[in-house]
Amino acid sequence: MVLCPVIGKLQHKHVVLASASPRRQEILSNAGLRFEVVPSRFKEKLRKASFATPYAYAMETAKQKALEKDLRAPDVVIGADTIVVVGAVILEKPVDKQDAYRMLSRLNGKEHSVFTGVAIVHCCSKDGRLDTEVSEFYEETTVKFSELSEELLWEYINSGEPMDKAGGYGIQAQGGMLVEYVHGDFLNVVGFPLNHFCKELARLYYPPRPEDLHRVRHASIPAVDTFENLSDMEAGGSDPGQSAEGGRGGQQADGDRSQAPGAPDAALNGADGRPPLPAGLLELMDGFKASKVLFTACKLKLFDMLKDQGPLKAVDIARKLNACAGGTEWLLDVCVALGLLEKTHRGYSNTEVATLHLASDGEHSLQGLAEYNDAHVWGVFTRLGPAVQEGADQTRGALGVMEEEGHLSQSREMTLQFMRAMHSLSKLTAHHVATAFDLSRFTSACDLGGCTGILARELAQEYPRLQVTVFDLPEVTELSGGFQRGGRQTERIRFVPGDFFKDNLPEADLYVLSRILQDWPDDKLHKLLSRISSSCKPGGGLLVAEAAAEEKERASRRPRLRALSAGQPRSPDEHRWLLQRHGFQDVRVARAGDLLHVVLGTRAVP
Ligand SMILES: C[S@@+](CC[C@H](N)C(=O)[O-])C[C@H]1O[C@@H](n2cnc3c(N)ncnc32)[C@H](O)[C@@H]1O
Repeated sequence: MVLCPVIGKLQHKHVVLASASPRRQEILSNAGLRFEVVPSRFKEKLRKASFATPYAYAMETAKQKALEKDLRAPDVVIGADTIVVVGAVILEKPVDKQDAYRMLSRLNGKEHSVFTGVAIVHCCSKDGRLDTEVSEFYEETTVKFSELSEELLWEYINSGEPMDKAGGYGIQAQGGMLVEYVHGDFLNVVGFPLNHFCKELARLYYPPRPEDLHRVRHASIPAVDTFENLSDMEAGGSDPGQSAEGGRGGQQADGDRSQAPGAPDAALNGADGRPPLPAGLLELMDGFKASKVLFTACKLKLFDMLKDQGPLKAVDIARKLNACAGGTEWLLDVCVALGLLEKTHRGYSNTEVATLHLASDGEHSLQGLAEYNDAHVWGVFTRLGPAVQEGADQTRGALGVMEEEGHLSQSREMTLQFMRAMHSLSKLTAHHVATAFDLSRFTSACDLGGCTGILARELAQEYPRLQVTVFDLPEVTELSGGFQRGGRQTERIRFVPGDFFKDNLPEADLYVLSRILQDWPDDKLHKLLSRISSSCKPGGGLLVAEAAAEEKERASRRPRLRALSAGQPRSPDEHRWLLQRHGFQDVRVARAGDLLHVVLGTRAVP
């Protein structure tokens, strides 16, 4: 049987399925997999808002479930998490009948996506230590519900079926009657994407042979992607633990698919030999349009209006914006398609993600970042062609943000826009940075380039003894007042204007550099670190926070794109080496949430 080799690779391993779902168990045992069921105790309580995409949330939950096991060292643990996403809202299992009703009403008559995140954890014991390697992926299926009456919805809810199912329905049972069509893997909606799982096993256990590698280079399609064609003999199968390349980790940490857009489809050519629609590629070509729609809606303060006054009809929105009714409706409908707005018979309203992140006054608002991307980063990227040809430094060349040391060659309005963008980003990361290490031994800290003081605030809140100085260029500290919210810890925060390349640094026993080093070339970076090292007393500390840039992340989509305008990120090891070179010892590295890594060193006696 041609399908056997992939599943057969797990035949002699102790496999644990970290899931109580009878549907997942049935799918896997029907496929011939032998496994032990050890349901995970991991509570599904990750903060959804902290994930850039719903599938990133599902993959992280799957991973946490698989890693949570009290590992009496099985060889492999499989974790999975299925979520239903409508608009930008994630639906999990309903807690009661009313909740089930809310979910099913949201799905009624509409298309939604079902995502399953899957984590395959390989475990091995070395010197009494348990090492784990995680491979993760997700699958998306589109499902459309028919228009259903209230009566039918309640009849279904009263059947009891919705209660333990993501989105409040089970497609394999009575819930199947609600569904008009399904695009994609049906089993994914049931709870486990078996086809993708087998492909992942094939990728893990059958790394490409050297003679196949030219195919990888030319077509960006892994040589072994159609697991159906495998046999142990011809594929020269190996254990993923033994493969140097092509083994685990092809799925990148932030959920980017490892193949080129359209590649998985291209591998599954139609019977007539013509390539299928390269949907991923077309989406990529349209990516800039989607960004511009988002930026335009933010600029028009659409999300603010709908947060306060929604739902509103298109004509009323157009009137309030003093804009053309037809053009406004066009923009609104695109926002609905992008999951930023919802449309009902009462009009348009924000989705949860829009209210949380795109209205300007929210604690978690990213409006400043959208505004900055629109006003500046967009322009940088329109000059990408010449920059590639001439090797120009994108940010400096195109924007002239920092012409000389310590001078922002930009208008007050541009400085404010830049500060709003930093403020938005910092709100996402400051808590993770402040708590990545225990900093309670320090009584004074100086945040160099601390901008609007978000990190200073978080540090003061977390460590009640700490006095914090925010040190930044005069044109920045002058405007920082507009970003302060008040509160008791602000008494322990002060803003000092200055240039960290020229002026004396304020005294402190902890110096902080958050997202500073990546902006500077090596000569400037050494100058700054050497100045900090001279100011820091023995026993004092230096905390550096920078964009997460472990090797596999450096190759993934988001950091790669960012590097085009913000410079190549340095890895944790490079930062460790830099601190050691400048007289800091006991250098430790930690992860600070999804976006940053943090490095802490202690000033040695010179
Ligand atoms: C990328 S932002 C990082 C802001 C903040 N630390 C954060 O993590 O969000 C860089 C900051 O460094 C400041 N900066 C740039 N050059 C500086 C200099 N020579 N002296 C002091 N601050 C400087 C900028 O004004 C800006 O606030």
